[in-house]
Amino acid sequence: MIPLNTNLQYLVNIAQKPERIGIGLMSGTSLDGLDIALCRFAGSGLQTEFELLKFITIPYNDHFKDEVRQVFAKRSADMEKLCLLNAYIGNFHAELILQALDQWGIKTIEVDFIASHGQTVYHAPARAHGLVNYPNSTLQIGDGDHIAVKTGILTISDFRQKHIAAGGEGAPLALYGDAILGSKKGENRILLNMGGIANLTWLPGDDLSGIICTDIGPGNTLIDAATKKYFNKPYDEDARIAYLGTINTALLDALLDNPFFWADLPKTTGPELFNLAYVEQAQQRSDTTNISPADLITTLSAFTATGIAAFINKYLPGEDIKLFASGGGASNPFIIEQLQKALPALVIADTRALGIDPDAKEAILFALLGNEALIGSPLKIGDNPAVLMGKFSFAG
Ligand SMILES: Nc1ncnc2c1ncn2[C@@H]1O[C@H](COP(=O)(O)OP(=O)(O)OP(=O)(O)O)[C@@H](O)[C@H]1O
Ligand SMILES: CC(=O)N[C@H]1[C@@H]2OC[C@@H](O2)[C@@H](O)[C@@H]1O[C@H](C)C(=O)O
Repeated sequence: MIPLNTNLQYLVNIAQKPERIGIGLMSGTSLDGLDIALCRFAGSGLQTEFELLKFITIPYNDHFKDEVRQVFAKRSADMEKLCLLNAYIGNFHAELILQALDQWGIKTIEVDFIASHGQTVYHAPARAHGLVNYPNSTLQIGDGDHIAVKTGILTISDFRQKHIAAGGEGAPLALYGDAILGSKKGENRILLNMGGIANLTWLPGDDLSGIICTDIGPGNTLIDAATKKYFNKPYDEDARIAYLGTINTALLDALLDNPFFWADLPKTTGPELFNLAYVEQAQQRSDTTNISPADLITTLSAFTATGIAAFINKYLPGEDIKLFASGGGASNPFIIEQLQKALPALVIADTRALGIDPDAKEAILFALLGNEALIGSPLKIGDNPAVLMGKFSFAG
């Protein structure tokens, strides 16, 4: 028999281990920092046993954010910048991983794999680009080969392309992690993640084949953009500004008036649609260009909560449902209060109640998808693409 080369042998070895240690990386649409989750896995699929060993978010500095913003969600950008950033982000994420491991006192040899989301720079589902003959498309950069070579750790990356190839929009991938780690027989659950964009997974307690996982609309992206523009702060910490203003209902109605909100499920979106130009157009249509910056932040915060509540009232009405929030928006008390007000029958908690750190949830998801890529089988849940995702980059 022809011997396996060292890379294939490495894959066989880690696949045969009773447990694997993996790092999940998420760099989301908020561009706040790199989430790094060190996880232990045994088994795969619905039988996965999981433990979060360490978690850290390493904030991005302003220089890095400005660099990424030159291409982020832009219809036209400098191709050289895009090309440079692909390699630069891979290298930079590798440096941050090494820094985190050093801080935790863990050697690279102890880590079996890294699962890296990369940085989304453009998301273009067919429904949004509307071009005949072009498929759903999405682009994440920060190449896995750079991470693998610099850290010396097998890296799995670029998870979203396979989802698209198999008929999806490339997102939300939360479905797989939520079904595996967040579902419970006999309990109707909504797992709501509010990052830059809000997305939700419906996990019916009787039969998981009824699962729904979809983006809903903006999470924090508009609040962040307006807070930066009018208050020169990266975000509205603890909703301090939102509590100063009042909700402008004319503007709120205009913000909610977009075909995305009545498009078929599942649907995905991003800052390509929900950006400051979207807000300005809604202000013009509703004759509210003169409202105070505080009223604007309050209304944008209410927009996030109202969009989510309207979705739940339309698709998931019912009494016996628990909602578990995660992502940075779970730390925004104004949004949580507005949600509870609009959904009085719902029990709202955050994912800590499920043993999942709300800030770490998406990084854990990618670690879990990495574990699936190594030892799982394609998971058929509802109508969603049953595929193993991720591309392998070897250190040598
Ligand atoms: N204490 C807080 N008060 C208000 N908002 C907060 C707080 N902490 C975090 N946030 C919000 O959460 C955002 C970061 O959320 P998160 O890290 O979940 O987003 P992301 O992963 O980048 O986005 P996505 O999931 O859409 O890719 C911040 O930009 C901020 O708007
Ligand atoms: C294209 C892209 O990066 N989408 C993100 C984004 O951030 C939240 C929402 O929009 C979600 O659809 C997705 O991320 C999560 C991790 C997902 O795929 O489940």
